Amino acid sequence: MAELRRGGIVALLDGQQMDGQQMDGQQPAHRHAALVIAAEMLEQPALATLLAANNAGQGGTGRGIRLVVTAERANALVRRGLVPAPAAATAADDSHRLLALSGALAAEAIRQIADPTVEPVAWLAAGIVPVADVAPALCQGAIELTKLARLLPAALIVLVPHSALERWVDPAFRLEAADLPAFRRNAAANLRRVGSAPVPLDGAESCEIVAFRPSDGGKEHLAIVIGRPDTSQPVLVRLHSECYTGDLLGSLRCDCGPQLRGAIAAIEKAGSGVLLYLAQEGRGIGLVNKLRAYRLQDAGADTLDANLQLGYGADERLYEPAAEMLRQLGVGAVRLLTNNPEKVAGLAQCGIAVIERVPHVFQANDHNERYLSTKAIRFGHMF
Ligand SMILES: Nc1nc2c(ncn2[C@@H]2O[C@H](COP(=O)(O)OP(=O)(O)OP(=O)(O)O)[C@@H](O)[C@H]2O)c(=O)[nH]1
Ligand SMILES: [Zn+2]
Repeated sequence: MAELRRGGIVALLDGQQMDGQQMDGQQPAHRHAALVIAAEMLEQPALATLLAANNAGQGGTGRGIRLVVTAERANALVRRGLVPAPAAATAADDSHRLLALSGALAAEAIRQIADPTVEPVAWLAAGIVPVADVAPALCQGAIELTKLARLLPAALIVLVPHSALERWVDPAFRLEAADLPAFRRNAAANLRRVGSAPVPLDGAESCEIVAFRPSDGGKEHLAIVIGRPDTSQPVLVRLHSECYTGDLLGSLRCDCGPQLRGAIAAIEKAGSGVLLYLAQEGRGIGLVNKLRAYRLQDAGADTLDANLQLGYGADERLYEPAAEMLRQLGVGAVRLLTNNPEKVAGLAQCGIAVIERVPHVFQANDHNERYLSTKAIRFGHMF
């Protein structure tokens, strides 16, 4: 992930397929792997490297550079006339679309194609053609990688023979596409308790903060344990997804600040409980994408559609980290402070008994009224 976030190349291998065909009877040396760069991080030198890797004279396939984007993003580009509509046959998989890029496009132009918050310049239209000549597993894998890195879901792909891989990619940055779903699940489930300390809070002086680190090296989740919860009984618990803008800065665009402080006050009043402060900023899309989503909301989309326009799901949060933290704290049954039915279902699915839902509603303001009504109407929040 760090390599993608710094604009480097990673290689995706597809054990099942070769050039979109079964590899039966083919020599492994003839199989192709995808060199992948996150479109958002593309700079001119990395683009030059991809062009060189593609060059048949240097052992490449000579097929050209591909950009894989989500279907949502591709449709928006088609609507704007920047990309011709794909023939039905090119949509090999409904979740993504593959575009062939002219070698003349500059890195900046390619970054613009990936980003729904910038107005692409007209000349982008030249040299982008829908195609379907990379195995769907590699395309989906490339999109999944960019999402795991919390970048815009768009990636450049160049196919190279396996025999040429070592020339372009460090062995540490090679992955099997088929391993990605398990990677995401395992990173969520494998948490190590890495540090803890008493931290008296204003309004909850008996408090200990316990940090849990995911196995993919991602950002730590925190358990804020108030009082001494009796784990033989259902514990009052709040799952709070990190919100830098609301929690720290007091942003009025959401209800996170009052919900955070309100949860600490409610748990203190009840005598004990746990607040999980989850590193799932922006419903799991990350802070930068949340800022982009705000911009799309200012242009008319609601909070759900803005995520879709970015190419993310409406809510990308997994509940396995929360369930695992509770298990490691000895908590098996909870009274959950939330208005979100997904949180109740998600936690229960991960093996924690949700004995009761405790409403967690705060006063709306002029800036978050629309956000809250979208939560009620489209996400089913119970206010
Ligand atoms: N993508 C996106 N995320 C947002 C937006 N506004 C707030 N968020 C994030 O949404 C999350 C809100 O999390 P919570 O308050 O824990 O959850 P909830 O789904 O509102 O459910 P409750 O338990 O009822 O509060 C935080 O991570 C915020 O950063 C937005 O417009 N777009
Ligand atoms: Zn917020």
